[in-house]
Amino acid sequence: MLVVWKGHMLPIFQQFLKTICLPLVFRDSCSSPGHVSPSPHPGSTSNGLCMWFQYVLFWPLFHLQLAKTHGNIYTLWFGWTPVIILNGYQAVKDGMTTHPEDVSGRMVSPFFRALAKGKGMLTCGHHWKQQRRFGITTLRSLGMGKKGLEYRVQEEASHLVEFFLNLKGRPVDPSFRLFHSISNVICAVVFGYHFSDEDKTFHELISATEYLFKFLGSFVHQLYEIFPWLMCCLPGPHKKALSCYEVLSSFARNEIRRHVERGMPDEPQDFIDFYLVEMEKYKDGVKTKHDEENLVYVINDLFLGGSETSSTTLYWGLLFMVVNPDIQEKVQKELDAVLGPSQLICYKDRRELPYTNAVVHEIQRFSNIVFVGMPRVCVRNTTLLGFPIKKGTIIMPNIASVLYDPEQWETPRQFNPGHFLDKEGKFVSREAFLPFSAGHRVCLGEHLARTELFIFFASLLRAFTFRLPEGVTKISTEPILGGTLQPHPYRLCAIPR
Ligand code: HEM
Repeated sequence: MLVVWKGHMLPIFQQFLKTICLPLVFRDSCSSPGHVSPSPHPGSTSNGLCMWFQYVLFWPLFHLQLAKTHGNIYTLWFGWTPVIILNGYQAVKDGMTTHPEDVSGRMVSPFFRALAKGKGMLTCGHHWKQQRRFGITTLRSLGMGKKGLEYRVQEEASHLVEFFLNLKGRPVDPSFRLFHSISNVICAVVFGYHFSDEDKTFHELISATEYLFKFLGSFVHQLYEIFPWLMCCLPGPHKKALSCYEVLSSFARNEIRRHVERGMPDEPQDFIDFYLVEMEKYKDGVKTKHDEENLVYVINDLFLGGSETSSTTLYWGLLFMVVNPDIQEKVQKELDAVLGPSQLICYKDRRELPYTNAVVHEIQRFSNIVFVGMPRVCVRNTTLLGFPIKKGTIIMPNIASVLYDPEQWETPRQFNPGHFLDKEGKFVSREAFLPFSAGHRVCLGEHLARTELFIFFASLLRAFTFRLPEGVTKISTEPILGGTLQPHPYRLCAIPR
């Protein structure tokens, strides 16, 4: 019999924060976010305390309780820094979309400043708008044509199927391999090629990315945000995290060099080509906003933003299939009825596969990998849900509270694909499905991520039945806190169908 182990509810350090630190944090919490006076200086958003106490915010249940007392928008004071928490679907949606531009700033914490000098798209940068707009249009352009994004995704999905086939049902922890395949999609898009399984450089890039994400969930990272002047003089994992980022940056620099040396083809082939063309356009007369240094950080944003997120979601997805064999079987029946055994799976096929599509959505909802979302900063004085808010105030849209909002989901704390199906079994989109957030800085890779999740998931389930290795009867579905919410490492067997 399969027992779903619900052990350690929270990592130990979260407990520590809860019991020891909370009384220090909640100097004042009030039902009116208008209490954010005295207003912080705009520059105070880089206050390391905010980053540290994000850990407290990372406890979504806690916020649901606070929301019961204080409403769906309230202020938490972290030392001298007010942070406005938006809780539940309505507050997050209204907060992010009513005056989207006003809440479009990002926080550049000391660690992120040390990593990327506040450049690129993910952090902030002086020209984030141009970089972001460029990123979106370029991904769209790359999406078109015969060898567009979908083709890249299909290619990587079929390599992944081959990998599992070669294992012949032997147990494996699929985490690394999922990461490998998803990162290869980004490599193909950005660099114009993908890496072979054995490529040492690729392994280095993946290890560096994994280390960085792990570090972002660590206590030492929080210490760095509070005492950057001290930490930058001390040895420790933060030094390794910074050097991991440098591994990514120097690879990006080499790739840019390679592109420049090979010269521009008639048609730009990949993201770097598009960027280099853009740099030329802006050269004469007008101050250039696209330069090689910024390109390095943009590449890193795409690599970091686009690898760990989708692969972690798929890692959760396979785990949910292992613990819900009935749901897995239903998906397979639908895939068998609609698709041929070797038919190339396209994103548009989701329209004929409502149950599979619903399961993919439910995987994203239930795994809730980004949990509280990425902090935003008000770029001017504004109003948020009717409350006056000062420029520089930090806003946290609590994504977990949307994806688990009891007013929006029938069984928020249960894995239930029915959330996305009507009575006739047709797929229904739900407004409260906001894993990519909303508003001006909504995830830039949303379309790519959705395409990846659908094609990878459908390709894997058409080819295999996933189950636990012989003799394993317990598996945890509790998350581990890192840069994203991760499952505990697990092994499974992919049995060819
Ligand atoms: C399951 C997959 C993914 C999830 C759940 C996810 C989620 C998110 C969320 C919640 C944000 C913050 C948005 C906000 O503040 O409103 C974000 C930002 C971002 N994501 Fe994703 N993401 C995913 C995949 C991707 C992929 C594949 C890429 C790369 C192509 C990507 C690139 C980015 C970038 C560059 C940003 C920063 C945008 C900005 O600051 O303007 N993400 N993502």
